[in-house]
Amino acid sequence: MDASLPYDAQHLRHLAGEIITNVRELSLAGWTPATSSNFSRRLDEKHAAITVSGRDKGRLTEADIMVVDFDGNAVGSEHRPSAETLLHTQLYKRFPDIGCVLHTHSKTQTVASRLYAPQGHVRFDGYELQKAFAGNTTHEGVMDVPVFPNTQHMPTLAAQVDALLDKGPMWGYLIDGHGLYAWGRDMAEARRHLEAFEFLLGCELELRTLK
Ligand SMILES: CSCCC(=O)C(=O)COP(=O)(O)O
Ligand SMILES: [Zn+2]
Repeated sequence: MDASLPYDAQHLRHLAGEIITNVRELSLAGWTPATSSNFSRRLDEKHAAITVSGRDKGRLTEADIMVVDFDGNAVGSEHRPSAETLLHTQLYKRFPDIGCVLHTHSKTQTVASRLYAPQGHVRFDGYELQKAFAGNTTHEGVMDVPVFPNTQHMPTLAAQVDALLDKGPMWGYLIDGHGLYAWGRDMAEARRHLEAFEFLLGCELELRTLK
């Protein structure tokens, strides 16, 4: 470990590699258009590795991943972290078990966010794939995915998310006209949650067109 840095640089490189590989796949699926989306991993109990703002997420290199503290301040970098850094760090700060936060802008997520914003949530009910979410052991029961109004003022959005997190466990939310946030204990779990949200939102949209 480099004693001049407040974090383990080798661990950072490992996490950066993991982010790059996974995000390339998400980008190939069309979920990160036009430099949108942002991604992070918990580095330790005070720091996270996160994507630099404005970078093409389909072509990330190690230079596009930087370190922030849990107040969203850059650590050891002149770059600007994601404009939405606070939405990542609020989760790391509050929940020591959360190790990965993924934010994407797929068409399915964005269309669903627009359609369901007036009611404030999308309801999943009776899908086998609800078991993809950690802690769910059955398809029975309902799961409401919150939809928050979009804003460029991250403290406002973070406060709304925080208020809902008080009410019980959740694995993600939509932002109106914007996209989806999903998280998990590690990259594999966060990706599983992200993919389950994408699939179930797609089902709900398709059912609406068929009804
Ligand atoms: C062109 S996308 C607008 C910003 C956004 O919603 C996003 O996800 C990417 O922002 P970042 O600062 O993380 O690149
Ligand atoms: Zn975004």
